[in-house]
Amino acid sequence: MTAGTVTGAGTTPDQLQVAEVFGPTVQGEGPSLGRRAVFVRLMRCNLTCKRCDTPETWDASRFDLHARTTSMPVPDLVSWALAQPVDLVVITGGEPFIQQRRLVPLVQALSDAGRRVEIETNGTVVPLPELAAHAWFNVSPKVGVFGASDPESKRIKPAALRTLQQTGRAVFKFVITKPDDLDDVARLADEHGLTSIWCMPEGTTPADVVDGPRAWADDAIARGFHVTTRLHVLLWDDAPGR
Ligand SMILES: Nc1nc2[nH]cc(C(=O)O)c2c(=O)[nH]1
Ligand code: SF4
Ligand SMILES: [Mg+2]
Repeated sequence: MTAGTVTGAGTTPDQLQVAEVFGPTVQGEGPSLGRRAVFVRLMRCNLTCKRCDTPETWDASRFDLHARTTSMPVPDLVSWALAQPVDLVVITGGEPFIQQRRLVPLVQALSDAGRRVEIETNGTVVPLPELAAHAWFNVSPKVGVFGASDPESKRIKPAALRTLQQTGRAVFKFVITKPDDLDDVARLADEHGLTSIWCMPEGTTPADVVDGPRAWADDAIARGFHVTTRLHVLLWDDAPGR
């Protein structure tokens, strides 16, 4: 199923603004790397990263967001995900937490059915307790040149980071553009008590994804951080729907 139709109706409380649903594929990033998964990508973001790889979910200056939005009832999303023969459902964006109240029934239904639900988030929004009880969080605060288009006060929200850490269900997955970014990662981990740190290359080509970590992986390991690649980029060059 591809979410690409123009919807005339306004979004009602039980509908989510969806950019695309896809899979089965594999989770390409983080602690579940390589696991079979399906994806729900949501529209909108509260940050404006210039190097974002999914600007079509939020950048109205470059994309017709209305045309790219499908308002999908939560029960339809639940039915679609449960019809897929995979244990893992990844909710990403954009920034999924912008719609977190409407995510609760989706996450709850999938979790009740035995699925593992991972939410990819930029870590700027405090999660609702109902989400924290059922989902796992891959939290990517933006640092260095990657985060440069938004002020730190907008990108780094201590209460959100603290609450996510306290759920015991969050890893913190930082996009590394330059080796120096590890200093920012270490500072944030220290300031906010983040315990499970993952470093991931920036890049939408296999060459970027391989060359980047060659410059910083040893340093990351020495600092006690985990390293993840972007497997879907290595396999499929960041093709849409993978
Ligand atoms: N295969 C695959 N894994 C992913 N993990 C996080 C993704 C994302 O776009 O947030 C992503 C994605 O777009 N594709
Ligand atoms: S937070 Fe993520 S989705 Fe939002 S602009 Fe930055 S990279 Fe893109
Ligand atoms: Mg992606």
